[in-house]
Amino acid sequence: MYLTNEEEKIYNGEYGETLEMCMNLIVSLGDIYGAEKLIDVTSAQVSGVSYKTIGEKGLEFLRDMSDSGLKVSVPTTLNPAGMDLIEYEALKFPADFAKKQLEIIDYFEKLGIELGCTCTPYLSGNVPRFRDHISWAESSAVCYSNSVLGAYTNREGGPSALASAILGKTSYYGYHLDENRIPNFKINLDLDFEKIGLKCNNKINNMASYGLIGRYVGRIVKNGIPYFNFTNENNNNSLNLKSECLKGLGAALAASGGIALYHFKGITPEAICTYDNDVINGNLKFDDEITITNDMIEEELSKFDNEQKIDLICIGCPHSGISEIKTVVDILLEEKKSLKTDLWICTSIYTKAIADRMGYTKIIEDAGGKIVVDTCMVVAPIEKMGYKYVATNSGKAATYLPNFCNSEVIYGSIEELIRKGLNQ
Ligand SMILES: C[C@@](O)(CCOP(=O)(O)O)CC(=O)O
Ligand code: SF4
Repeated sequence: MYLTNEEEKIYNGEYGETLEMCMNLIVSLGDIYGAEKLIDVTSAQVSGVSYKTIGEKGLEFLRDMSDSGLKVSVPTTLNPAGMDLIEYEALKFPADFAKKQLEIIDYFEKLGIELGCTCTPYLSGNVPRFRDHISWAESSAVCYSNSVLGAYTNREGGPSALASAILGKTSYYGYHLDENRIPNFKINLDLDFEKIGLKCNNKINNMASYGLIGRYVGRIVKNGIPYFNFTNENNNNSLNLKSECLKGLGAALAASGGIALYHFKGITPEAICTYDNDVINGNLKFDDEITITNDMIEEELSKFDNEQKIDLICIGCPHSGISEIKTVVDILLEEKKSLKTDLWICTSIYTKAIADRMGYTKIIEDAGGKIVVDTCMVVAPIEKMGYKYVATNSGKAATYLPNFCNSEVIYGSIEELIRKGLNQ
């Protein structure tokens, strides 16, 4: 791979061992995937923050990194940690876990990373521009930034995103190259959304529908690049999809498959700028094509035991924006009852600040729920906190909860789950 003189010096250890290690990691990945050179990145997003997922080995790695005195050289944000960094005692996180988690956060702070621990940094200031090259690790955020924002990133791991953050560079391969971003799997959504067996209004614009689609399509497409289009004549207004649906779709695709990028006819920027015309004119040939019908989505939904009594309702995978919190609040105001289950709405401190100001936090807390920041139902040790039957509106959480937290999953829309929680 071509390296500039300066990059060569870093690679050869002239600026110390830690920088050398970062450069080695980035160059090795580039060598494996055939990169010609390094490119600058405009931001990084680092995963591997929860003590639950990185353990003692990860903590020691971060201690060594922060002891080097190096700092990140581009704006860098963090994935969720293993607990709410403010209310961890009230939420009854185990004390030994909390101690380790705070230590990890200190190391990230020393590295100069912004401490808003969230998997949706694009809702709170770390917002790449169209065609920015970035180095992001969280798979749902990778899918969102590549697909919805049109930025360019590979699916980094925690260490490679951190190395990129410090160097301000990544290797030029994979999704950084236009030729590797061409869709190869056509997905016709021939769905009559209103007939999907979820209980909510406007199912074509509800994140829970897209979690089911994402789980199903992810398994089939694996690590290809899907191109979605609505084909059912009932899907009028389908181009006004809420960003939370696109967020939920990408997260589920990335969790059940290895997808890092999707295109959506008439919706995502590269589809509109680059591919839609060629698809319409028949100039873009796909390797494969599948039509998604209601039966497939019902099959996906039938995998959950939705009659089960719920211990914990979790909203916010990926982290909630303010509109999802408002959906919860609207139901609580309408029903005027208290919750009979625990409720966590997982989000960032940024979004919670707005929820506080809008009075939403109080309404949720008065009903017995919590807005939980900095963490989520997957990377928090909920299995050690007595939660077994966990309800979610997220296709990604539904995919990960059984393995990460040993949970039994109940699946539904926000509307449906909150009503269940009020009435069970
Ligand atoms: C499951 C996930 O969203 C969170 C756990 O990852 P980590 O603790 O940030 O390594 C990671 C991912 O999907 O990239
Ligand atoms: S599991 Fe979901 S909520 Fe948790 S970090 Fe990943 S995307 Fe975010």
